Parts: sequence; C-alpha cells; structure tokens
Amino acid sequence: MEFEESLSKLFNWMKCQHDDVKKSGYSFVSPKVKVKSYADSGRGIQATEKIAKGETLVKIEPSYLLNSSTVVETISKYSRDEKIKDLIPGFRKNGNGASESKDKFTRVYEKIDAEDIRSLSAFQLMSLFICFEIQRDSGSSWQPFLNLMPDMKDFEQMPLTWKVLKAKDYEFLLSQLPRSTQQKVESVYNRFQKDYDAVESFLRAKIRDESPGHRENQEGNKVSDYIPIDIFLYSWICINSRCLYMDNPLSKNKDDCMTMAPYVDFLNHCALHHCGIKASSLGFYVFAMRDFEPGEQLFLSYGPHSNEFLLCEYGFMLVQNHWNDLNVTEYITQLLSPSQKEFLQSNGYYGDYTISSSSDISFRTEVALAVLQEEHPQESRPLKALINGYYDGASYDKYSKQILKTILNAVIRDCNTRTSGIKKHADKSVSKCIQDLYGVRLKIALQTMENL
Ligand SMILES: C[S@@+](CC[C@H](N)C(=O)[O-])C[C@H]1O[C@@H](n2cnc3c(N)ncnc32)[C@H](O)[C@@H]1O
Repeated sequence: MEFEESLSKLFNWMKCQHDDVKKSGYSFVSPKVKVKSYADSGRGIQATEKIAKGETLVKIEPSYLLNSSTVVETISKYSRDEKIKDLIPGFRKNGNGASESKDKFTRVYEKIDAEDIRSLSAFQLMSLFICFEIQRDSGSSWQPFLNLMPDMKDFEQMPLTWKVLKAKDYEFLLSQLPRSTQQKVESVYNRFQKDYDAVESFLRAKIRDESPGHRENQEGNKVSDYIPIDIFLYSWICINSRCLYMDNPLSKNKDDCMTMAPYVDFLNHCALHHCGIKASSLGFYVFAMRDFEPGEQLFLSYGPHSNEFLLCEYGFMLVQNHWNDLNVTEYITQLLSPSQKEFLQSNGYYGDYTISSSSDISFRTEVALAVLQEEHPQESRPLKALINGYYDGASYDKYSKQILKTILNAVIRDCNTRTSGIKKHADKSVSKCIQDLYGVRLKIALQTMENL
C-alpha cells in the first residue's frame, strides 16, 4: 500500500480533523504540517506554512493512543473476566471501534484476566499485544496504526538486532565495539530478554490447555508460533524507539508511564526542542515551541543522549551531537589497586568515568584520577575533602593530567587499530556505524589532549 493511502486510512481511523482542534471525540492534525521522507532519518514532519510559537499541531484522542489502558480495553472485548474492565477508570466499551474477529490470538485474550494484566509490565503487555496484532493483520482494529510502523530494515544498524537475530555473523563486530558501547548493548539486550522471557512464560501457561479442536495444527500450540522472535523483537524495538512518557492509571511505576501515539511518532529527534508534548485525559498534544518557516523539519528532543545511547536504544546517530562523551572507565579501572577500587566502590564513585564533547572531565573521573595518586585512599584527608566538596583538588591536578595523557594516548591508539580492523567487514553500513563511534571517541580524545 502506498504511504499516502496508509496515511489517509490512519486519519480516518483516528477520526482526524484538520480544522478544529477542540472538537471532542476527534483527533487533529494541523493543515500546516505534512509527513515527508528524509534521506538520513526516514519519515519526519515538515512545516508547509508559517507556524507561530504555541500553535497546537497535533491532538490524538485517548482511545487511539496505544498504551496499557487501550491494550486492556481491546483485550477486554474478548476476555471472559468481567473484572478486567474495572482496571481502567472511565473504561470505553467500544474503545477505538475494534472489529470482533476471532482467531488463535483472541483465544489467548479470552483467557487473560485482571490478575494477568497486573503481572506484566506495560512494556511486556504492549510487546505481546503488538506482536499479536501485527500477525492478526486485517483482523486487528489497530491495523491502520501498525501499518505505518517502520520496516525492520530501518533497525538494522541497531546492535540489539545483530545480537538477537544474527549473533554468529556479528560476533566479531560486536566484539569490536568500544567497551562502553558493548556494556550498553548488553543492558538493552538484558531488558529485551527479560521482557521476552516474561511474555514467553505468561503465554506458555495460557496456551497449555488450548483444546485440540481449536488448534490450527499440532504445531499451533508452540509459544514461538504466537511470538516468533523476529516479530517480537520488531514489536519491542518499535515500542522502545517510539514511546513517549504519559501517566497511566494502570502504571505500577514510572517505567510503566508510556504510550505510543500515532502521527506524533513521525517526529524525528534533534538535541534542541522544536516541539513540546503534553498529555491529559483529553488526549496527546504536540505544540510548536518556536516559530517555523515553510519547509522546516519539526523535531522533538528524545532527551540528552549521546550517539552511543541513540544507536543502542533507537538505531541511529547524529552527525553533530553535543551530548557525545568519551567513556574511559576501562582504562581507569585497570590502573586501580584493590584498595583504590574498594575506596571508590564504598564511596559510590566506581565506574562511569567520562569526558564530555567539550573536554570537561566529569567529577567522577576527577575523583578516580585523584584516588590513583593515593596508596592508602581510606586514610587520605584531601581525598575525603575533595569528595565532600571542601577542597578543589588542586594538589592532584599535575599528576591527574599526566595519567589522563597516558589514558588518552591509549584511547587514540585503540581507536586507530579497531577502525582499521573493521573496515574490511562485508556489512559496510554496520562497520561504518562502528567507525563513527570510534570517530567520536577519537575527536574528544584529541581535543582533550590539546587542552591539557
Ligand atoms: C519516533 S521515530 C521517528 C519517525 C521515523 N523516522 C519513521 O520513519 O517512522 C524514531 C526513529 O526515527 C529515526 N530517527 C529519528 N530521529 C533521527 C535523526 N535525527 N537521524 C536519523 N534517524 C532518526 C530512527 O530510526 C528512530 O528509531
């Protein structure tokens, strides 16, 4: 289906008006914006006319937001547990006007009760739901929204996809990532795996007693037929890269306060806020935070994130990013004696040693460099004074600079050897990504060296 046709289906589905933001029960997209395809960032939102600061650009009706509440509303249409509806204050019986078609996935929905909903995190519930609804295809009332999700190939640069789907082929490239990136990849992977495991064991219990008469075939009772790893991964990444913060009556904690918002999720990221967002019981709003000229792209800031973070969480990097930093933890920790390590650990200063893109050395790094100069850190008064903010650490400066120079030289050497090793790899776009990560590190290292 052509993009324009899918977009017009989305507008119809979410009852979109273009002339009246206040009409209750309807979504709104300003006639002054349109979706445009950009070579380096996929689809984005562009101003087609002058826009004044403060103007409302988008409003999405609550029933068309995909979050734990609307997921429960959809599931409740099939669930045999009446109590499930009590979970959501102001429960909308018709939700977004779901069709009632039934299949092996809705037979799982039938068995989901209020207790089950409480046992899964919002992320897990949404991953399960999106994974199911993608496979339900035209049977899903969310199809107009899900049809506009990106292609899996848009996430090929994300190390999580190399690790989950192509671990063997990418083992070498993963091992060539900077150490701090490897740790970030590992933490994203652990989050993904935890969610997959939780959903898998939840489903295992639900389909165990699926009666043979209802089985599509003998194979139909395997968990992997309900949540194939590639579709589950795709659903998980879509949520991770497109979710926005929104309070929710079902939220058990801050991490559960999330929603997906059709159309709003076309906003690309830049470090400066161009657009603001606001969520209330009336819907999800996007407004202009400055004036815009026709032709300008509108951006949302996803947060103060370095390229390493953006690549691992969302699968892209920025050419210019003042939130980049150089993580030197691995270089510092290998110099520490056991007592120095213990001192840093017991004072909460062990690890996460960084230098910013403007060569500012973080306080944690400053402390670690000072600790390296103390044979018995536990007994050092100046060290304690530095940590407690009574002393500026001037006596450590000279040797801190010397240690830092040695570290930066090692960083520069490693950047050069690692980048030349991966240049020959067959996957040019992935190896370019890794080279870019080293490029960032090299630039900060050289600039910091110059400023020492
Ligand atoms: C919320 S979506 C934005 C819309 C998206 N471009 C699309 O085509 O659907 C977030 C995704 O857009 C891409 N993206 C966002 N900002 C970007 C940027 N500044 N440069 C490159 N890609 C970007 C990344 O693939 C990211 O995972």
